[in-house]
This record gives sequence, C-alpha cells and structure tokens, in this order.
Amino acid sequence: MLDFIEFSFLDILDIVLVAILLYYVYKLLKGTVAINIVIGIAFIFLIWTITQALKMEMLSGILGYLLSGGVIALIIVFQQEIRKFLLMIGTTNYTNKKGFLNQLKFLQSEITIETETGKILKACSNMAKTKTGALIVIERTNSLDFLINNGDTMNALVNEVILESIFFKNSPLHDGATIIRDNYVVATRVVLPISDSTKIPARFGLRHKAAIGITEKTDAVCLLVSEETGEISYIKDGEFVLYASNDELNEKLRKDLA
Ligand SMILES: Nc1ncnc2c1ncn2[C@@H]1O[C@H](COP(=O)(O)OP(=O)(O)OP(=O)(O)O)[C@@H](O)[C@H]1O
Repeated sequence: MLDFIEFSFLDILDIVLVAILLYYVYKLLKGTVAINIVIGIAFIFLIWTITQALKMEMLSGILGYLLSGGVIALIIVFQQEIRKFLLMIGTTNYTNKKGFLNQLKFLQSEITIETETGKILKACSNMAKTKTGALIVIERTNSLDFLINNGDTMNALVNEVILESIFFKNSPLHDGATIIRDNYVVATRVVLPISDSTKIPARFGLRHKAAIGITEKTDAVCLLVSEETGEISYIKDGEFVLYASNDELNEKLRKDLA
C-alpha cells in the first residue's frame, strides 16, 4: 500500500530536473503577462483534477478536451517565450567561467582573465558626473554572440578612456549597448531585446528596458548610466540591484563575475 513511498535515485533526479525546468520557466515568465496565462492553465488543470476525482463526467470531459487540445494553443500563445527558452539553453556556454571544466582549475592551461570592475565603475562614475548615457553589458556564462553580430565588433582591453570615448555624446559609437567579455570590449552599438515586463515604472525609457530585457533572457549583468539623472544602475536577472556605495557595487559586481 505504501509503494509510492519507495524512492529511487531516478525519482530524485526526476524531481530535481522538473524543479530546474520550473525555475527556468518562472525566470522566463517572471513579471510578464504570460505568467497570468500559466496561472489560468494551472487553475483549469486543478478544477479538471477535482472534477475527475468527484467523477463529474461532463465537466471533466469538457475540461479534459480543453487541456488536451491546449498543447497546440500553448505553442501559439507562448511562441516568443519558447523561443527565448531555447535560446537561453542553446547559448549557455557550459565550459565558460563557472562551468564544470573550470571548477577543475588544475586541468586548465589557460589563465582566466579577470574583468577589471574597478575601471568599468570608474568610467561609469565619470559618465554619471557629466550625465553621459551608457549601457554596458557584461557577459557571464550565456554566450552573447547572437547580439555581438548585430553591433560593431571590437577587441579593446577595458579601461576608463575606452568606455568614456565610446559613450561620449558625439562619438559615432555611443548609441546602443557595449558588450564586455572577460576584460575586453567586444562589441559596441548593439541593439538589445526590450523587456515586455509590465512591472517597469513608466519613467524608465528604452535604455532601462533594454538592460532589463537582456538580463531576463540571459545571465549577463548590466551597468547603466542614465542620461537624464546621471544615476548608475546595476541590473541582474531582470531586476535593479540596490547598493549603498560605489565600493559596495564593486564588491557585488566582482562577486557576480567570479
Ligand atoms: N534596444 C536597445 N538596445 C540598446 N540600446 C538601446 C536600445 N533602445 C534604446 N537604447 C539606447 O537608449 C537611448 C535612449 O534612451 P531613453 O532615453 O529611451 O532611455 P532611458 O531608459 O529613459 O534612459 P535615460 O535615463 O538615459 O534617458 C538610445 O539613444 C540608445 O542609445
């Protein structure tokens, strides 16, 4: 009778994989209208289960048809989210930084280059003083190659002068986002995907929505200098990270890139 209590290793693996899948689905849908659709479907599923248990033939039949035909409807409704999901999985660079192989440091002959966060933040605070708008995306484990190709590629070691020159108002490179990989500026004038989250306050424009968009879809982090207020924002996982001082921001950034 208590057969179901017997747990095998595969059951645990199954649960862990479902949890990971649910986490990614949640991460993808968090803050978007699509989450309401998921809640709606979960609600119908719950009612269907109850009607089945109570043997309410007609209602459970109708809901059953609705749910079975719903897979195709789901693909249509979630077309964009499914694309993002596959993109997120497909662009994960499993051997990069935090990857398994990199945990085994002694197997590596290559020295990992550390991003000089201090220089990036110094450039940001200089730009903040002059209210120069800037959007800097720092790659982590998800490859940003799919974005780099839509901008101008570059290969310049990170330093204050390079970043400030890129975002200088009259510079031909100042528009769009700049991407940093390891300690190099690898692309400028990149157009980022805009977030469709309904939670972003109306006072934020396209620069902020682009920063939220790319950090929702990948694990990259963004530093943004507002042209309007001169405020520096640090954005991660589609959300603003709060910090009390530049030193604290530097600490957080270093930790996230470690
Ligand atoms: N999709 C995008 N990808 C990258 N950069 C973008 C994108 N959309 C807008 N930008 C950048 O943001 C600038 C416009 O920012 P906008 O004023 O709309 O944003 P904002 O969030 O209000 O920021 P700010 O506080 O700096 O004004 C553009 O000049 C462009 O450089």
